[in-house]
Parts: sequence; structure tokens; C-alpha cells
Amino acid sequence: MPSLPHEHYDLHTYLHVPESHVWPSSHLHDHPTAAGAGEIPVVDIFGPDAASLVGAACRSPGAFYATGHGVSPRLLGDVESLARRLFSLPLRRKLLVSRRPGSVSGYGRPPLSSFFPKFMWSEGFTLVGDPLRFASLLWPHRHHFFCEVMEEYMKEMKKVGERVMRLMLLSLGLDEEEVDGIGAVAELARAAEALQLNSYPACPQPERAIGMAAHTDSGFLTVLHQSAGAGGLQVLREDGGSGLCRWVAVPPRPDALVVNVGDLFHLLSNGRFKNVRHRAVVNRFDHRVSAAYFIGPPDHLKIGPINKLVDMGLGPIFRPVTWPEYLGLRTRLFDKALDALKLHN
Ligand SMILES: C=C1C[C@]23C[C@@]1(O)CC[C@H]2[C@@]12CCC[C@@](C)(C(=O)O1)[C@H]2[C@@H]3C(=O)O
Ligand SMILES: O=C(O)CCC(=O)C(=O)O
Ligand SMILES: [Fe+2]
Repeated sequence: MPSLPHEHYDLHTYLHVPESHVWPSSHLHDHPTAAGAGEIPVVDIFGPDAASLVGAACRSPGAFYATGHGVSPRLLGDVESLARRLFSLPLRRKLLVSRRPGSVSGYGRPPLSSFFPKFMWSEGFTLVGDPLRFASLLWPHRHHFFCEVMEEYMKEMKKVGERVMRLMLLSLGLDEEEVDGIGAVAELARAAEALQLNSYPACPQPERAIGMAAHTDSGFLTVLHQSAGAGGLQVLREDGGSGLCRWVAVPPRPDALVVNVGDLFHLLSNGRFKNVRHRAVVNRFDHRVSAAYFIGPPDHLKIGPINKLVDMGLGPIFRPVTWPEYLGLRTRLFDKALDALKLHN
């Protein structure tokens, strides 16, 4: 296999998984078919009892299928086909928009990959802010469609995120006034957001590779669209009471987006909502793509446990932090970052 610049691999060309992408079985434990399916709650986010159903799902497992979201299938299809088009561009073109050191956006490996000795079976592109500066380099003569679709998609995702966030806060016992008052939802209009497009080519030996290593997302919440087909998303679920965990498959549903609780909502809820650990496995036949939309607080806003949720006896579990500070902590500590904010052990 010819070597490519910057250790980039064309994953569509391999008949065997190269050593660089073979993961030790300790990381892949019970991978991938052992995962049960159909165990993630489904919630109509404008339906009856939406707040209490969302609340229950966010306590455990920390993820749910959101239906009734109102995002058009046309828009979801456009995002998916543009993601496929982007990743199928020649490598030299994609490298024009590669993620620069210290920058959050661009083409290349996501930050979590630096914590693992092996490469993941995926390509990623992170979009923060105006899509034009990337699109004009990727498609010098035909970038308008990409920009229009991504902008429309981010707007729609923000609406879904805002709705879900409101339901989450209401379910925690805050009333409408408090929800607007604490700033979280009101501030969402100026929230920080990022869109991560992921591409998982079919893999000749899926049991030896991983598409996206196990992690929690750092923001408030993530809204994920995944292409129809084999699926690959799995969430870690505690088996009722036993303390044992197992991976549960979250296959694509045509009517649903997947919502994941992130670290900062775990912190905001003083530990009530579960920042769910998840990963993406790959499969032999299907080239899967996903679009993960991350919502977090605006950069300047320190997020700490909501006063009303702080137990009088226990006090707050975490100290306040901004999203950029927290991303900095994650860069050093990865999945131990939240522990570093704990006020008592
Ligand atoms: C806003 C962000 C969330 C993210 C880090 C980032 O700055 C941009 C990429 C995002 C992503 C996507 C893949 C998984 C993840 C853990 C990673 O390494 O990069 C998330 C990050 C996150 O949630 O912290
Ligand atoms: O592709 C998926 O199903 C998961 C993606 C993901 O976890 C992420 O982008 O943070
Ligand atoms: Fe994630």
C-alpha cells in the first residue's frame, strides 16, 4: 500500500485491516455483535409526557431516540449525501482544510484519537462557524449548496437541541420561569455549537477495528443523525442494579435522531443525568456516515450545578467551568476530566 502524507489512509482500499488499525481485544471486549438492540427509549419530543420521558432516559441510559423532531427527511438526506461527497474527495483536496494544531475545526482525526495507540476506522470533519471558508477550498466552483445545507442543518439542530434541553430542565423540577431565568436555554441562542461529520467505510475485518473509540461527549448534549443501513452506534448501559455494564446497539430508525447527554449536562444536573459512554463499531458491507451536532454553553459562560439541584447536605459535586476550559482539561485528561472538577471524592 503506498504511504500517504500525514499518515492518512484510504480505508476503502484494504483487503485486511493494517496493523496501524488493529485494536487490542481489551478495547474491543464484547465487540461488536454481542450488543443487544432495541433498548434505548423512544421519546416524541412534542408528545404527551415528553419532559418526564426525557428525564427518565437522561438518568439512564443517558441517550434516547427523539421522534417528532420536525427535521425534514430531505434535509437529513442532503447532509448525508454531502458528507459522502466530502469524504470521497481526493485526499489532497481534503488536506486543504485539515484541522490545524490548536484548532477545533477541519478535516482529520478528532481530538480523542490522540489517547489511543491505534487509528480508528473512520474519517472526520468538524465544522464550527461559517462553512464558507472550508467549502470554497473543497469545492472552489460549487460551494453554495454545501453552505446552504450545513447552515440550515445547524439551525434545525439548534431548535431540536433547545427543545430537548428545555424538557431536560423541566424534568429536573425547574419551572418555565426558572428554565428561562438560569440562562441555559435563553443563552442557547448564543450557544456554542459544532457539527462533526463522520465516515466509517466498510471494513474487511470489523471485529479487529473500531470506528470511534468509547468516549463521552463534552458538551450539554449531542444530536446525532446516522445513515440508514447496518448502524454502528453503541451505548454503555448499566444492567439494573448489578453494577455490570454492557454495550447496547442503537440502530438507525428512519423517524428518529439520537440524543446523548454530555459531560457538561451531567455537571449542570449535579450528577443526575448520565453522560453516556458510547462508541461506533464498523461492519463488513456498509459505508456508514453520521452527523453529530454538539451543543454547549457559550464560551464565556461558567457552568456549575444548578442551585436548585444542589442537595443541602451534600452541596455541589462539581466546581464551575467554561466549555473551552473543559475542552482544555479533556485534552490533558480525556475521560478523567470530570473527576478533576469534583469537589469531594
Ligand atoms: C466541540 C467539540 C466536541 C468534540 C471536540 C470539539 O471541539 C470538536 C470535535 C468533537 C469530537 C467529535 C468526536 C468525539 C469527540 C470526543 C472528539 O474527540 O471530537 C468530540 C469532542 C467532545 O465532545 O469533546
Ligand atoms: O457515528 C456515531 O454513531 C458516533 C459519533 C460520535 O460519537 C461523535 O461524533 O461524537
Ligand atoms: Fe460522541
